[in-house]
Formats: sequence, structure tokens, C-alpha cells
Amino acid sequence: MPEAEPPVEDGATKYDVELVAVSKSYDGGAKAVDTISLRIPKASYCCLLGPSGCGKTTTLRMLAGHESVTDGDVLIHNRNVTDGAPSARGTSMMFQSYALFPHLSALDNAAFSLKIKGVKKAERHAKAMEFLKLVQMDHLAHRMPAQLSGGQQQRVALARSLITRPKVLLLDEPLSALDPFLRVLMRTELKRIQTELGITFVHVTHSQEEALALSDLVVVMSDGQIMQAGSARDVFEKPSNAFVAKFIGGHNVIDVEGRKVSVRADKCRIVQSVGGTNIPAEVTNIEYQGPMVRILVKDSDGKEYHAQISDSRFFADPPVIGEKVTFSWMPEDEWRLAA
Ligand SMILES: Nc1ncnc2c1ncn2[C@@H]1O[C@H](COP(=O)(O)OP(=O)(O)OP(=O)(O)O)[C@@H](O)[C@H]1O
Repeated sequence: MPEAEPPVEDGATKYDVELVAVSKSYDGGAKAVDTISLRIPKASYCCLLGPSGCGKTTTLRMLAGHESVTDGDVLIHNRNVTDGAPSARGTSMMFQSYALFPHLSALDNAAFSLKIKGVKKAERHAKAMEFLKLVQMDHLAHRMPAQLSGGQQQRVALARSLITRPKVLLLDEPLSALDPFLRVLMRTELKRIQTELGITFVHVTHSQEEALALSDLVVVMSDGQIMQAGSARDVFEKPSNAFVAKFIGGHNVIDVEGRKVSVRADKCRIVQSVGGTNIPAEVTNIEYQGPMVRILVKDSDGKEYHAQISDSRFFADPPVIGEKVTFSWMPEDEWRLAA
């Protein structure tokens, strides 16, 4: 039974974004988004996560008003904006490509929306400087986009989106164009800025790691539907079904006495485990990952499993490819799945 909602005062709401049975069908196509309902609490970091084609970007674009809604309602700050213009929604979108104006300096790019509103130059530059400072780009304010690195351009794009004072910032794969080192750095920055401003960020990503690291609310999508929405820890530890277990955690999904369970790879062992469940298997691959080592094994039916063990445990008695081992886990590490 869902918990009863406390009464909401006029105009106030606990949620920055609400999607009520929202669907999207493109002309002549199947449903790209299929009757999704979601509530994103105030001032939260929400990631929409799922494989290519699952409907993440379509959902984000419907929030922004860049795509029409076929069915259902979109509410921002308790206001129904389903048919409202993008500029009247209180959202701002930051694109994957940054899309900076090449002929404008970082400062003028950041100040752009204020110029459109007719704000005087001195005032808009002062405001733009404030936001460039927030994204730690004030020292490069007079550079042109071509003189900035990808990560720096992205910070300017972020300042340009935030200067409109959105209630909700929408980010479409914002980190995917960055190298892995910068990606982790910018990820920390995004979270810092979201916390500092106290607004909601809705961030589309393919990356499980990114979603788990950033999110107050992870929304896992597949085939236009929401498979699970919850805290990072909940979707990792208590996946609702086999898709979430495999996609988010890379967990093993195993049939145990007619039930489907997921078992985290880091809870599995490839040695005999007293009292645990044991599967005779053969080592098929070994991946060194620094602090952990991932070991893939195959049972006699060809079904694959994997264990993730600490490097110290691995090197104490390293198995080799082709070795016959026992893949095991403890019953208390099984999480029962719905499907
Ligand atoms: N303009 C369009 N016209 C027709 N079909 C579209 C259009 N845009 C998206 N689709 C289809 O809608 C579905 C969802 O697409 P969407 O871009 O939302 O997925 P996604 O999860 O963001 O994927 P990716 O991670 O690859 O960007 C896909 O099957 C896609 O082919």
C-alpha cells in the first residue's frame, strides 16, 4: 500500500516534477514512452538511466517542452505545463554538444539569455560573472569557445543554462563527450552545484556508475517504461526485476529452486563455501580491475556467472583460465526478484 500523502498547501508541493501517465508515440511508430508516472522530490538529483532507445531523451524532451506529449500530464512545481511553451516552464536544458555560440566570449555566452531579455550590458556581465564563478570559469571569461577545452566549454554551457534561474535543470548526457578523468571531475562539480543551488537536476545517462554516484533518485527505464525508481542503494541492492539486477548492478541472476534471485558479484566466491550454494564451473575469463578482480565462469550447461573479489584475495591463490572451480554464494546474499 502506498503511504498516504500529507496535505499540500495551495501552490506548494513536495515535488519539482510530476509525470502522470505520460506516453509518447512518434508518427506511425510504437510507443517510445509508455504510460510512465514519476514524482521527483524538490531539490533532488535525478538520473534517467537505461539502454539506448529506452525513451530517456524523449522523456527529458517532453519535460522541456521540446517534444509534445501524446497522453498524460507534465507538472512542474505543481503547475500543469503539458501544453505550455518551453520558455514558460521554469526548465532549462543543457545539451550534450554544449552548443556555445562560437563568435561570443565565455562571458557573452553565459549572459546570452539576459541579453535577449534586454538586461543592460553592465548588469548582465556582472550576473554572468557570478555564474562563471559558480562553475569556476571566471578566470577564462574573455576566452572564445574555440580557445577552451571540452570540459571548460561544458562549464560555460552550464553557467548559460543556470543564469535563467530554472526550477529544474535538464541535462542530456552532459558528461558523455568528456574523457574518463574529466567525466569524474565534472560529475563531482555537477553534484556540488546542484546542492549549492538547491534546485532539481534531471540528468539522462547510459552510465550505471554515473547514475549511482550522482542520484538521489535513479529511474531505470527499458522499452519506454520505468522498471524501478528509487535511491541508488535501493536499485543496487533491491532490484525489482532481472533487468534492473543485470543492468544496474551487473548482478548474477540465478534460478534457485524455481525462483529467480539476484546475487551481487562481489558476494560470490569461486572457492568452496561451507553452507552456501555451490555450482561446479570452469574459469573462462579474468579481468584485473585494480582493487577488484572480476572472474567469469561457465557451468556445464554453458550458463555464465561472475564473481568480483578483492585483489588481495585473488593474488593469495590466483585461479587460471580453464581451471575447474566452485562458484558459490551464501543464501543470505540472495535477493528475490519479481521476474
Ligand atoms: N523523432 C523521432 N521519430 C520517430 N521515432 C523516434 C524519434 N525520436 C526517437 N524515436 C524513437 O523513440 C524511441 C526512444 O528514443 P529516445 O531517443 O528517447 O531513447 P534514448 O533512451 O534516449 O536513447 P539513446 O540513449 O540512444 O539516446 C526509440 O525507439 C527511437 O527510435
